[in-house]
Amino acid sequence: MSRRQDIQDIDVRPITETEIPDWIRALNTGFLRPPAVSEAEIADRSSYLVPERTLGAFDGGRCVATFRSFAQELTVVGGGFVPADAISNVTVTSTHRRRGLLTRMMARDLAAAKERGDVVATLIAAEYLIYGRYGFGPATTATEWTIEVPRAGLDPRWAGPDDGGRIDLVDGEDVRKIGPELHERLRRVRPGVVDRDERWWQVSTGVLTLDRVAWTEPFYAVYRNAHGEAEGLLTYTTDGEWDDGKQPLNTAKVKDMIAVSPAAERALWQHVCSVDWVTAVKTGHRAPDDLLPLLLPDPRAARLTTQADWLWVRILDVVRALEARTYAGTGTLVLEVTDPDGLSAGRYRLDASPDGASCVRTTDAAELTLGASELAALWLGDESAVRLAALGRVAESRAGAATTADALLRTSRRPWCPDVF
Ligand SMILES: CC(=O)SCCNC(=O)CCNC(=O)[C@H](O)C(C)(C)COP(=O)(O)OP(=O)(O)OC[C@H]1O[C@@H](n2cnc3c(N)ncnc32)[C@H](O)[C@@H]1OP(=O)(O)O
Repeated sequence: MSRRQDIQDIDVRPITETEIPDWIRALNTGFLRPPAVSEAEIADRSSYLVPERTLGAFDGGRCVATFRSFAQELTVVGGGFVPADAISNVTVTSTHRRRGLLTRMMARDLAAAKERGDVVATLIAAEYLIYGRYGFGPATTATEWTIEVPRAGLDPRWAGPDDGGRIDLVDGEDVRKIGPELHERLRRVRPGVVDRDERWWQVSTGVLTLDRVAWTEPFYAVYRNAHGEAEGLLTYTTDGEWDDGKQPLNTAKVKDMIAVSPAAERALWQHVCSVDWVTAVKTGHRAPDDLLPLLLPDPRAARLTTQADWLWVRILDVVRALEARTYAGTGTLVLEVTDPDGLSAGRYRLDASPDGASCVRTTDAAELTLGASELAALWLGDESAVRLAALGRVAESRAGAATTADALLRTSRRPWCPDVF
């Protein structure tokens, strides 16, 4: 019997409540964390796991693979939300790898998501090569800079914003009041942002501490505009480093920075770069076109330390995905979407204009042929169809169709997903 046939005897199914501890052990094993399972972790995970969307694979009663999904809202271009099937906690124990268990769990979850009416599925990929085969494409990019503050050319006399706004340091309790509303405003404007629940704010302010994540109380800085309205929140820690010559060498690590106005964004970056003793700032994952490097008099002081794919999207409903977003230009494009899994395959005509868009199935001649994965990479505007055509990953049957796609789909600012899930 081949290993693939042999694996068919393994039961892939939603877990029961009593199986949660065994499922957590398998999850920790797959993520190379100590496989011990504490009562605190069982209580915490039990509080949010949705058993019917939490899959396990069981071999002789032992959990050997994990997978879960949950309801999420993803912001599209123009600020609308689409319902997403957010996938997380994907592991297959090393003894059972490469025998099709992930493929079985994924097929089951995506079919259920499509049936439920989710427009897309989303995930943050551990490795680039895993998810393209399931029709996911990289839809946002995460960028991190390390700023060498003394070289940035910032005015050392800076003492706060000069636009009538102000910056205050606040504590976690304030953040739990201000943060959710600010984030709600952010996700109404920024494509790629996903919703945050109350637990997110509890974990990020230390109300809920997790065994697997060391907690250090961070600094929280809030920017308020001239009318006293909060428009930005910056969360950072520092490491207390000094050199042998008694020179301060602290690195500030930004854990989260959300801003709903450019003034707030500029002021908060300036703030963290102006803290005495801080000589380096690690920015955390930002949009690739963040204001930051150009905000510095010497942008070269911001060294690029990470530039990688971040949020991956799998389009489940092409019509609703393309109609949910807005378009700055006017045009028509006939797309032939290939999808071996059959979830989104078909020919679609997109008629887009700044007044709205319609997308319908069509028998018109295809102008651009592309896979589900490529469509996902183009959908939020982060990737270029012309570039994918040059790579041979989309095919034009009308000369210039890729240029039309770029004119319609690309955006002046790039999408960004600040969260990991
Ligand atoms: C959203 C998230 O949670 S991201 C976290 C993902 N998890 C991890 O990275 C933890 C460590 N890795 C694992 O647990 C497993 O190796 C997984 C989950 C990545 C893959 O599970 P498997 O059951 O081995 O995958 P499965 O056998 O279904 O593989 C399907 C195909 O993907 C390929 N594949 C699977 N993982 C990888 C990988 N890491 N790199 C390249 N190819 C891969 C397989 O070779 C196979 O290809 P084929 O169909 O051409 O033969």
